[in-house]
Order: sequence, then C-alpha cells, then structure tokens
Amino acid sequence: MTQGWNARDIPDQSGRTAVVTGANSGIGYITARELARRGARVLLACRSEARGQEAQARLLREVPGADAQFVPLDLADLASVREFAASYPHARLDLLINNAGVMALPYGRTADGFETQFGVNHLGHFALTGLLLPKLLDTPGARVVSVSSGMHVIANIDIGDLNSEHRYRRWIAYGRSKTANLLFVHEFARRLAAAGSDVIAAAAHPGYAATNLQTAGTKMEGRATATRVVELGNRVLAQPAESGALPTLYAATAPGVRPDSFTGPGRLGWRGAPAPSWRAKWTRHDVSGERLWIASEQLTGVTYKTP
Ligand SMILES: NC(=O)c1ccc[n+]([C@@H]2O[C@H](COP(=O)([O-])OP(=O)(O)OC[C@H]3O[C@@H](n4cnc5c(N)ncnc54)[C@H](O)[C@@H]3O)[C@@H](O)[C@H]2O)c1
Repeated sequence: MTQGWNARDIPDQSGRTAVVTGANSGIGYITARELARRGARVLLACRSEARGQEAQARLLREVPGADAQFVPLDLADLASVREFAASYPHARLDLLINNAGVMALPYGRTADGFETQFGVNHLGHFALTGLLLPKLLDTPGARVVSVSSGMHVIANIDIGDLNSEHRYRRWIAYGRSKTANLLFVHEFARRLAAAGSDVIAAAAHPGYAATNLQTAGTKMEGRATATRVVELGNRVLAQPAESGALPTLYAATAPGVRPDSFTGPGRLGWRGAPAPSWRAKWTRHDVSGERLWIASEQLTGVTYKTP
C-alpha cells in the first residue's frame, strides 16, 4: 500500500495549518518545506531566532509564495512552550508535528530541571500538545505526529527514574525518550478514542538520515575525531534528510493512517519508502502508558482537556 510513496504523493494541503517543531534543520525542515509546497500554512517552531529566520528565508526561496513563518519555541523551557501555545494565532491546527529532538548528549538539564533528552524529546512535546489540544479538537481531521526512532528498542522507560538521576547512560536515555514518544502516542490515541475524538495520534521513524542530530553531542564536547567518524558514517551509510522525512510526511498526510500507528522506513528498517514499522512490545503497554502520562502531567503541570 505504501510501496514507493514519496513527497509527490502528499495530498493537497491548501487551507490546512501545520506546526513543525525543530523545523530549522534536518527532517523538520524538509517536513515543513514539503507541507508548504502542497499549500499548507506552516509555522516553523524553532529554538534559535537566527536559525529559525534563516530556515524561513530558505523555505521561501525554495518554495516561492509559500506561507511559512518562524515562531520561537524552546522545548527545553516550559515557559517558552506556554508562550508559544498562548500566542498561537490561528483558529485551526490541522497538523502538529512533534519532530524536534536531541540525541546522546552529555548529562544536562532543561530550564525546569528535567534531564535534557527526556525533557526536550518527550516532556516539551507532551506539554505543547496538551496546550494546543483545544485547537486540534476544533479542527476536523487533525493529526499529531510524534517523531520517535527505531532506537526506542534499546530501552524501556524507567518510571522510577525518568530523569536518569540514579544512573545516566546517554544512549539509554535517548532510547527511553523515544520509547516515551511511542507510549505517549499509544496513551493519547486511547484517550482520544475514549473521548470520541477523530484527532489521530500517530508516530514516525525516519530511519537513518544524515542530519545535525548525530554530531550535536560530539561537537558540544569538542570531540573532533568522533565528530569526523560520525560525519563519515553519515556520508557513507545514511539516507538524505529528504528520505528521512517521508515517514513523517506519510503519517501526517496519507489517507487511511491509523491512530497509534508507527510508520518507518520500510523493510530494511533504516532506509526506504514509508511502511509500518516494528515496535517493541513495551511501547504498547497500557499501564506504562498511563503511568508515564500521569507523571508527565505532574512534571509539566499540563493537564489534557479532552471533551
Ligand atoms: N536523523 C536520523 O537518523 C534520525 C533517526 C531516528 C529518529 N530521528 C528523530 O528525528 C527528529 C529530527 O531530528 P533530525 O535528524 O532532523 O536532527 P536535527 O538535529 O537536524 O534536527 C533536530 C531539531 O530539533 C531542534 N531542537 C533541539 N532542541 C530543541 C529545543 N530545546 N527546542 C526546540 N527545538 C529543538 C534542533 O534545533 C533541530 O532543528 C528527532 O526527533 C530525532 O530523534 C532522527
């Protein structure tokens, strides 16, 4: 069914409004650009003003006449998330693409004291989605796509140590944050169905795509050799960000996408056309999903108001 699906297959998005987090680079930028190319109004929700403005200018060069605007959003700061949601200017929100992410960083904390990977990849998006939920519920056919990763398979969440305070292993923390993305989608989809809402919560996995993601940590630590090795891997093994964005674009726009589905990069698991992706059993665990949800509400102070 998804055989050979590519960006040309994105249905017309005229009249639709999309928010893409982390839209200044990599998969987020391509996602924003292709949605805009199909006629969507796109808000580029980015942390850095300079990079956000640059991305907006680049997008307008690449898609002349596009309706694309940078809006500041720092997912590592709940005040910024609240400000973004409170000043959201449009009546409708058709697509919320929870794409921004960080990977394998040295231990750090967000402005609110959460471990950075859990805080940005999961909690920031949890708060953002909850605060924008009234707009999503008011928009027929709205979808929320969370960009997870095949790397979720390396770690289940540890509900007793969500901020990795007892022990921090950077890759495990990344895997946990990506499991949290999938558990969030699972529990959100369950809650939406129970409320009789037609909002679709789905997840995507880009495969291995050459972006800034892989070198952010090594650059932060000044590890030049490691950075070069990772860059070589990106050149030789990875697919371009254009291909990495396809599962997200598919989950966001293709007809027939199911709630709580996980679209990945095809049979090989790391590149190829969008297809249903394998996911670890623990990402569909109802009790875990509910526990993570309750903890996320407590940590962020954001309570979801489903009808
Ligand atoms: N590239 C891959 O191979 C790959 C594989 C699996 C999953 N992913 C996922 O894809 C998503 C996109 O990553 P990418 O590969 O395009 O990397 P990228 O580094 O190019 O993009 C990540 C984006 O997130 C933004 N971001 C980081 N911290 C933020 C914050 N505090 N507030 C707002 N924005 C913030 C960055 O500025 C950047 O724009 C991530 O969620 C990542 O985990 C990527």
